[in-house]
Amino acid sequence: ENIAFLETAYNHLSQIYENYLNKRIDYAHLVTWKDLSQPGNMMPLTSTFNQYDFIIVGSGSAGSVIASRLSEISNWRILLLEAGKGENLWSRVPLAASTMCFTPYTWNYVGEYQHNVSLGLEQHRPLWPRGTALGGTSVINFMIYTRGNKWDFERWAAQGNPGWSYKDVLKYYMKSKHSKLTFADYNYHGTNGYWSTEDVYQSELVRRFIEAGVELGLPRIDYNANIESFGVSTIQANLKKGQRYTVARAFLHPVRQRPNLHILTSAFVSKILIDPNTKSVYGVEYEKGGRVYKVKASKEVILSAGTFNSAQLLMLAGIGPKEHLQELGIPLLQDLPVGRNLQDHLTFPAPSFLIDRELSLSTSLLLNYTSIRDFLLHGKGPYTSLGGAEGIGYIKTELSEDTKDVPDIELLFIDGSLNTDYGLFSRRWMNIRDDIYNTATCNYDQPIHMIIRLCMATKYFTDPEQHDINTLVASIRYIQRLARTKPFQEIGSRLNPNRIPGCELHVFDSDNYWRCALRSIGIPFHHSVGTVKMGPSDDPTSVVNHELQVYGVKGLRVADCSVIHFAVGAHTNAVAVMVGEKAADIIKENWGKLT
Ligand SMILES: Cc1cc2nc3c(=O)[nH]c(=O)nc-3n(C[C@H](O)[C@H](O)[C@H](O)COP(=O)(O)OP(=O)(O)OC[C@H]3O[C@@H](n4cnc5c(N)ncnc54)[C@H](O)[C@@H]3O)c2cc1C
Repeated sequence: ENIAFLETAYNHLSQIYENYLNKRIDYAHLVTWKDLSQPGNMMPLTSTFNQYDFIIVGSGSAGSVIASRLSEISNWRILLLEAGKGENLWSRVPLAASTMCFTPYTWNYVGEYQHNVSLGLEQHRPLWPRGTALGGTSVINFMIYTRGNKWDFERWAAQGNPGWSYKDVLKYYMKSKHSKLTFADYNYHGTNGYWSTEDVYQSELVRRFIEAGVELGLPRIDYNANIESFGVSTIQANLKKGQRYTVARAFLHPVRQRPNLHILTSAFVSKILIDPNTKSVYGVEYEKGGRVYKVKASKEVILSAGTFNSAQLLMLAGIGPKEHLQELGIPLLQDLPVGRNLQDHLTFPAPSFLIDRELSLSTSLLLNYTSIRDFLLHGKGPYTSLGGAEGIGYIKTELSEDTKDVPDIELLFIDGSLNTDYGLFSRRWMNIRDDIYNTATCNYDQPIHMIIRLCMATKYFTDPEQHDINTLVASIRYIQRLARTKPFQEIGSRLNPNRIPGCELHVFDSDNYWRCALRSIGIPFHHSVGTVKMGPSDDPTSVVNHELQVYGVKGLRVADCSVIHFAVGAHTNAVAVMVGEKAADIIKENWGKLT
C-alpha cells in the first residue's frame, strides 16, 4: 500500500502542480485517485442480515467510533450505513485540506442569505460543506485537534446533562487518543487509543507567532491540557506519519474484519422505520445501487448523520416541530424542536499582514523535490501543514463578561494568505466574490495571515448590543498588537493596506471599517452543532436526553455534533469523537454489557 501510495501520490502531485503553475484547475483530477481505503468487510448485499442488533446511520466522526466500539461485543450484530464512499489518497495530504470541499466527498450545502453577514460572498451565501465519505467530515476537514475549555463541559453538565462534566468527558478524550506530541502534558493525552495526534509542520513564522504571544504575556501552552486557558501553541493535529488520519482509518480499518460488523458505503438512508402505534423504531430503509432495501434493528437505531442530516432524517420520520412538518405534509409522530438550535462559530479571513522576507508557504517551497520527498518518504515538511494552519492562540478580550477563565476568541495563525494558492481553493471554499478577492488580497506575494475565530455562539451580527461584532473588532486590535511585536517587526510585518470593496466609506483601519469588513467576509467556520439539542425533559428546547435517546420515541438515539447544545470553544471533530466514545459506553451500559 505504501509503494502504491508513493507512486500515485508522486504522479498526481506532479499533475496537480502543473495545473497549479498554469493557474488552471482540474477538479476531476482530485477525485480519480485509486481508492485504497475501501473497508475490508464490504459485504455483498445478499449476505447482509435481515436483522441487526444495532444499525448506525452515518460513518462520520461519531458514527465510526460507535460502530467500532459496539462491535467489540462479539454477539452483537452491527450494521454501519454510509451514504459516501471510501477515502482516496488525495485526502491523505494535509496541505490539500482546502481542496477537499471541491470533491464528491461533500454534501455541498449552502447557507441562506442573511442581510447582515457574508455580504461579500457570491450571492451573499456561505458554503456549508459537510463530509460524505467513510469517515464523514473528518475526510474533508483541517485535522486541527481541539477539545474545548473545561468550563464548556461544566456548563454542559450543569444544564441538566449528568455525565457530561469535564471529568466525565476527559476520560473519553484520553481513551481515543494515541498521542505523539513534542509539547504536551501527558497527564491529559492518551497513548494507547486508535486515533493518532501529531505535531504539524512548523515554519519559522509559527515560531515567531509563539514568540510574539509570549512577548504580549501569553504563555506557550498545551491547549488541550486545560490547565491554562489562555496562551499560544503550535497545532496538535490528527495525522499519522504526516498523513491525514481520519476516524475511518483510525477506528474502522483496524476492526473491519470483525464478522459481526458490516459496513456498507454508498448506502443512503432515506427513512427511519417506526411503528406509529408504539412509537418504537424497528429499522431503516436505504438506497444502494438504485435499489431500496429495508433492514431491521432488534435493539436500536443510532443516528450519526451529522448536524444537518440527523435533523433531516428525524423530520422525515415525523419527529420535529409540528407546524413545520404540517407545512411539508409530513405526518407528525413526535412534536420536538428539531433543527431549531443551529449554532456555529464565525471566522474572518483577515486581517492579513505583509512581510519583507520570503518565509511563508510558497510555490518555490512546495514545488521542490525535497519537500515532496520529505512528505512521501518521511511524513514531514510543508505538505504536512494543515492547509497552512500552524499556530493557535486563546485570548479573552476586555469585552468578555465571563466570570470564568474562558477564552472568547481563538486565534489561528495561517502561514500564507488567500492568494498563496492563486485563489484556486481557499477563497473559493470561503465563496469570496472575485472583486473582493482581486482588490483586497490577491496582488501581494508575501502576505501572512492571522485568522480570528469567535469562540462563542455568535448571533451572526444580529445582536442589538453588537457584542459579537465588537468582540471581533477587539480581537483584530489584539492581532495588530501581535504583528507589532519584535518577532514580527524583525521581518517587516505591516497591515495589508488594500481595502475591502464596499467598505471604502469608512476610514481604513477604523473600528467601523472592520465592522464593515466583518459583515462582508465573516463566514461560518463549519463547526455546526445543536439541531438535536441534548437537555432535560423539562427544557422545551431539548430533543434528546443526556443518554442521547430521542424524547417520546423508543429505540432511537442520536449521537453526533447535532446533540451538542451550544457552540463549545473547540473545533468539533474531537468533540464528535468524544460523543461517539461516550455514546458507545452509554449503550453498552444500558444493555448490560459495560465491563
Ligand atoms: C471544511 C471543514 C473543515 C473543518 N476543520 C476542522 C478541524 O480542523 N478540526 C475540527 O476539530 N473540526 C473541523 N471541522 C468540523 C468537524 O470535522 C465536524 O464537526 C465533525 O467531523 C462532525 O462529525 P459528525 O459525526 O457530527 O458528522 P459527520 O462527520 O459529518 O458524519 C456524518 C456522516 O453521516 C453520513 N450521512 C448523512 N446522511 C446520511 C444518510 N441519509 N444515509 C447514510 N449516511 C448519511 C455522511 O455522509 C457522513 O459521513 C471542519 C469541518 C469542515 C466542513
